[in-house]
Amino acid sequence: MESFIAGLPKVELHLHIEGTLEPELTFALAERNGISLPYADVESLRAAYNFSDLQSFLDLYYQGADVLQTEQDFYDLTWAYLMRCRQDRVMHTEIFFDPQTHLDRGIDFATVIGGIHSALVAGRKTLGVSSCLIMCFLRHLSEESAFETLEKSLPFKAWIDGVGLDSSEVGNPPQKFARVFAKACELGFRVVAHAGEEGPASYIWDALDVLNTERIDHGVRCVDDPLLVARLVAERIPLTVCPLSNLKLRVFDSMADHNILDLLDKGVCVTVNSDDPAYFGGYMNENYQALADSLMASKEQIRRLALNSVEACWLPEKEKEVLRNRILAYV
Ligand code: HPA
Ligand SMILES: [Zn+2]
Repeated sequence: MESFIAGLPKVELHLHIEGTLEPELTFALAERNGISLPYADVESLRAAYNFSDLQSFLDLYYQGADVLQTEQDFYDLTWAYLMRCRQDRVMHTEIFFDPQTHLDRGIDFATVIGGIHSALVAGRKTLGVSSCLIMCFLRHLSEESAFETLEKSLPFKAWIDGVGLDSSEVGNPPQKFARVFAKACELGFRVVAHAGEEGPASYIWDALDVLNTERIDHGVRCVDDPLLVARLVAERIPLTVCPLSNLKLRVFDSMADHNILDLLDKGVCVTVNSDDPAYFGGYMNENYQALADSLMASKEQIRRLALNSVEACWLPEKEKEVLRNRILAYV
């Protein structure tokens, strides 16, 4: 099974580029930028990756981003992730970035997106990994801050495929950003949002009906509402599920309790993704492998999950067809 998963062509749809910052790169960038870290070494930083919930992770994740200062830093971060894509046979990836995390530290929008975009272009050309870029608004910040960020992104609009919503979910419902998302839609951005990770099923309804999202990031709490599950099935609304993330942030007590295969068998368009792989202990192959190890996922279930990601991605239909055929032909 391990070699089947390793060789399977894959698509990733839920990946925060800041969440790919490995402790080794954190230390290298800290040294390059003359920043001192509150950890003695790589091992003690990695040892701190012990989370009780989403917020305990976010506190460390935002602190970790401090070492990202220059365009080259953002390039190196993105490039390291794309090398991992090639290693894991990820053919296409749709990545999130969090501009507010950097703007609030005095880093220009151009610095952040310049580095990420250049690496994505190089990844396409030299690694054969295609990509889309999704700008996320931090939901713990204000509507006003989100509007300012949207405004700052406009000179770079050609490099951004969509907008998303992440950070602390509970207490920050989709409604808070209804007007920003309406504006983003009007400007031609595609729309996704994190919902139903820690927050209730009602946030998933609201992401769909108030924000007009075409996919839901996480969405695993949909099972609390059978009517919602029926809608997800009927409309083939994709969920970008992140198994190792859910385990690390204690959304499920154990991987054996994860509901992704139940949702798959009910006909929901569930997909497998790594979220913040440097913090959660695994990239794409490890996320698929966890389903094989703990949920006894079969090769055909793994293949269906990979095909769902092709269906849910934003590539043109012709390129989807090529990927779909490669996955179907793979043995
Ligand atoms: O899984 C997540 N949920 C919410 N915000 C995030 N920011 C990075 N990862 C996540
Ligand atoms: Zn996420």
